[in-house]
Amino acid sequence: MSAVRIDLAQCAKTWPDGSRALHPLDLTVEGGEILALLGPSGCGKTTLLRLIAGLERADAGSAIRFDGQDVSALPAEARGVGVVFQNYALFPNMNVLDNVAYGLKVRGMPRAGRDARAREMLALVQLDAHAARRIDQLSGGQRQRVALARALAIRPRVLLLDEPLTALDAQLREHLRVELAQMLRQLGITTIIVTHDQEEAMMLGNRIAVMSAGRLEQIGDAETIYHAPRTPFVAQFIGSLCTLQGAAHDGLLVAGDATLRFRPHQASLHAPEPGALTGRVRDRYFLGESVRLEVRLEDGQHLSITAPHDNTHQPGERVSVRLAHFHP
Ligand SMILES: Nc1ncnc2c1ncn2[C@@H]1O[C@H](COP(=O)(O)OP(=O)(O)OP(=O)(O)O)[C@@H](O)[C@H]1O
Repeated sequence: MSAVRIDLAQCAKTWPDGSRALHPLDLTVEGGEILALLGPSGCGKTTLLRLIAGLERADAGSAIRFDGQDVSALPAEARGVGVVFQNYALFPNMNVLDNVAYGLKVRGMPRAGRDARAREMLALVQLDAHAARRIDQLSGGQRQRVALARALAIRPRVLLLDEPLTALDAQLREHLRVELAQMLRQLGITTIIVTHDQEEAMMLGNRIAVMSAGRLEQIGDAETIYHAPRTPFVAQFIGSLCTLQGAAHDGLLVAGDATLRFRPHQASLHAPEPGALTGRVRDRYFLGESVRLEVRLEDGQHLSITAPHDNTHQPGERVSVRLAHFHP
């Protein structure tokens, strides 16, 4: 069975109190694609996922299609969607195997078949040795993998993951992120993964959809979104953005009244050059792989840049600034 393509057309959600979680949006997720939905808290990511899952009803006039078929009227169970939420939602009174087999039981699969399938899924997430354990005997990362195995057991046409790694501590999250990225690519199931973590979105998604206040701001691969943000919101949300009043002459920062926007690593410090807007290094923070330098310019503006780890500028030094590849 080939992977399902998802089309949303004028998909919107208004709450009973009249507030809008989603303004009408169009979005296509290609068959087998992994799309990361990224945006700040409250921007409507979870709502969009719940509409696709069938856990929430979209406004009249919205269309949600799987391979061209409108599924808007189908209940969640009939959509063939595997869902993993942030808080796992596992059944604490069942063991690991029964948790994973649950969806198959509900669908009427006989015991032998569903246990075999559940074991296969547990092997995939490397938890086959824990099949008989209770959920409360598992670590957070293991529970997360059980939740994923359970979602995959039903052979979903579409996989929806809502902040699947958020509840985990930083180190485990990083580790599982790499594992999850590899697993999702292997599976080839059309997947939408909600996250507010840009690095997670960049690692997991083939494309990233950036949302803000119920609207889709931009959709594209990580490099396009980083290098060619279409709106100031996207530029600020993905990576860091510096803003200065000035002008750039052959890359040299001089006095002026244009607004210059650039990434912290696109600026570099040099010995003062004739005509340049100069400043002084105020602080230097060694961060291991990079050095962060805080600069106060002679006109009172402040600049924070990132330099390679072997940078040697020191506080008190007078400098001029060069900008490379910045967005004018
Ligand atoms: N059942 C509901 N009734 C009314 N408003 C709701 C309901 N559920 C969510 N909202 C509101 O809809 C907006 C979008 O919420 P949503 O959960 O989709 O955001 P999110 O981007 O997933 O945020 P987070 O990252 O914090 O989970 C928010 O303003 C939220 O308060």
